[in-house]
Amino acid sequence: MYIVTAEEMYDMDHGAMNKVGIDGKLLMENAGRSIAASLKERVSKTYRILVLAGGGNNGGDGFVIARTLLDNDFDVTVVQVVPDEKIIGDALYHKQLFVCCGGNVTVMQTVDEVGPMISRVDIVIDAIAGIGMKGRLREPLASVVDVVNKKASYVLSVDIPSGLPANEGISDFYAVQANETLITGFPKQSAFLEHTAPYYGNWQVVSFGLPSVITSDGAHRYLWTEEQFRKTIPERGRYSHKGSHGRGLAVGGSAEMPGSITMTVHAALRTGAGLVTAATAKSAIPAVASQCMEATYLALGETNGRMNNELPIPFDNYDAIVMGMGMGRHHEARSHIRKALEEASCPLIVDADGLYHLKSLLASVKKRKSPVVLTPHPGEMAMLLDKSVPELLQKPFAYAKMAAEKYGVYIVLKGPFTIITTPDGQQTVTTTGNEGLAKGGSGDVLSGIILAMVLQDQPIMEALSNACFIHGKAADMLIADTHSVYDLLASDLLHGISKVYRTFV
Ligand SMILES: NC(=O)C1=CN([C@@H]2O[C@H](COP(=O)(O)OP(=O)(O)OC[C@H]3O[C@@H](n4cnc5c(N)ncnc54)[C@H](O)[C@@H]3O)[C@@H](O)[C@H]2O)[C@@H](O)CC1
Ligand SMILES: Nc1ncnc2c1ncn2[C@@H]1O[C@H](COP(=O)(O)OP(=O)(O)O)[C@@H](O)[C@H]1O
Ligand SMILES: [K+]
Repeated sequence: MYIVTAEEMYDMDHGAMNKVGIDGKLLMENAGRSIAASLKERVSKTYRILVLAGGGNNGGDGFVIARTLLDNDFDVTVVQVVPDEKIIGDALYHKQLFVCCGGNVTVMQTVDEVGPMISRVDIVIDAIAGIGMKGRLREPLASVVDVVNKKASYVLSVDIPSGLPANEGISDFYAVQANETLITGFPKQSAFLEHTAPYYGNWQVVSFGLPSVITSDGAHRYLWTEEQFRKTIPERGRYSHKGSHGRGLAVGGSAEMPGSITMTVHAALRTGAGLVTAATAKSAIPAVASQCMEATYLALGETNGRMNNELPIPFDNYDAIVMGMGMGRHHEARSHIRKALEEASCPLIVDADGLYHLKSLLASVKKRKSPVVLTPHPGEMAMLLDKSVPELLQKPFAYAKMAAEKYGVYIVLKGPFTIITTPDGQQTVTTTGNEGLAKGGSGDVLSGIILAMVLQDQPIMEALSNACFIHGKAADMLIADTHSVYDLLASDLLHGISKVYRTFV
């Protein structure tokens, strides 16, 4: 499923109308009917429903919803929040159908009269504005939204909460806070941004009958769903052996921080890697080995418990490498990253402290022939790009795409919505995971899962998307079952991985 900007959604709408020849009135009918059908299934006819209809096609959807509900004996009225001359085209057509079917439309004269109407009903359907919004909502609509936010007991937004931008990069808005949003067509970018996503409430996508021959030229962004995970997860052959599932190397950890690499290695093994070696400061090995018996070890020279560069790492012995977790920010550690970039001919995943070192090595990254995967959280991504975190989070899709294309790398930009970008700018988003993951060590587990997935036989983009799906889903299943968002530990995720496999594969 695509994730779109407003412009990309309009392009597809126009394609359906101009290339296929579907009338806009029909698309509006489909959109409204899909939403009404969803309501009919779960809303009691004793509920009072008020549709707030604005002047664009979003308002038009509102008239279709009202007519369909009225026809099904629901108690529904419409308040038109713009003057009559603003209702034009397809929306006017559907308004007339509603009126001819016995529907009642009140044209709002002053904002004051809307408050008592909202207080009287059980559900407000917000069809005030859709993706055609330009700039901050003007008066009197901003005040109508204010009344909705203060008085409505339950708000269902049509396509997008009114006033909210569809695209990333916009921070000046005033919007409806919806309880739920039924998105028509495809989810918009703002459903995946930390500063706009909460306005949607729970959301679902409903169809407005866009034919599948209509594809997007611009939206190279996709939601990575359970269905995709099930379809793409590599099968484990009955006659496979440990070598079939890859030989992985994890470089990191220190005597002071043995936990990070332990979790990475353990997670890689639990996810399905054939063989995993941990390369770490010599004195850290007993601590790591006591927690993970299945791994093998490569003792690195050390100074005060932190790896130095006395002993080289045989990077060419592995099928994929992950580096950085707990390795430290001292210059000897940096030289391992530099060497790996030069010598490793397999996929190289760089995380945590490794990203810090990588910043000064970005020129060599571009020269590498084998894939490089960076797994920054927003703080690390902002550091790599010399931006502030708020700046980055305003436009994470654009910044990730720009950096992935510029340096020729895969980027896993982690967060509640993890955005995965390929060197040619394709993006997927995973939405699994919860705030139980907001704890030290969650990223180390993800690195291990990524290592294991990259070792399996599948395109890197799928490997990364599946890894992020598993990581978040493991947390979700633990929270649903045995844990809470407070007590979940990164090491608990290792059991969560088993739950994910047993449920979905
Ligand atoms: N092809 C179609 O006809 C379809 C349309 N759909 C619906 O149509 C919507 C898009 O329709 P439109 O392009 O008409 O956009 P809107 O429904 O968002 O309408 C824009 C209206 O808001 C006004 N406006 C813009 N910026 C404003 C501001 N800052 N303050 C106050 N008023 C402002 C404009 O003058 C215009 O009247 C989608 O969100 C969706 O709900 C979908 O149902 C799918 C099919
Ligand atoms: N609130 C949240 N909701 C969903 N996922 C989260 C949340 N907070 C963190 N995560 C996930 O947890 C991981 C944290 O990674 P990172 O910040 O590198 O942790 P650390 O370096 O402490 O191990 C990422 O995969 C991120 O997507
Ligand atoms: K809306």
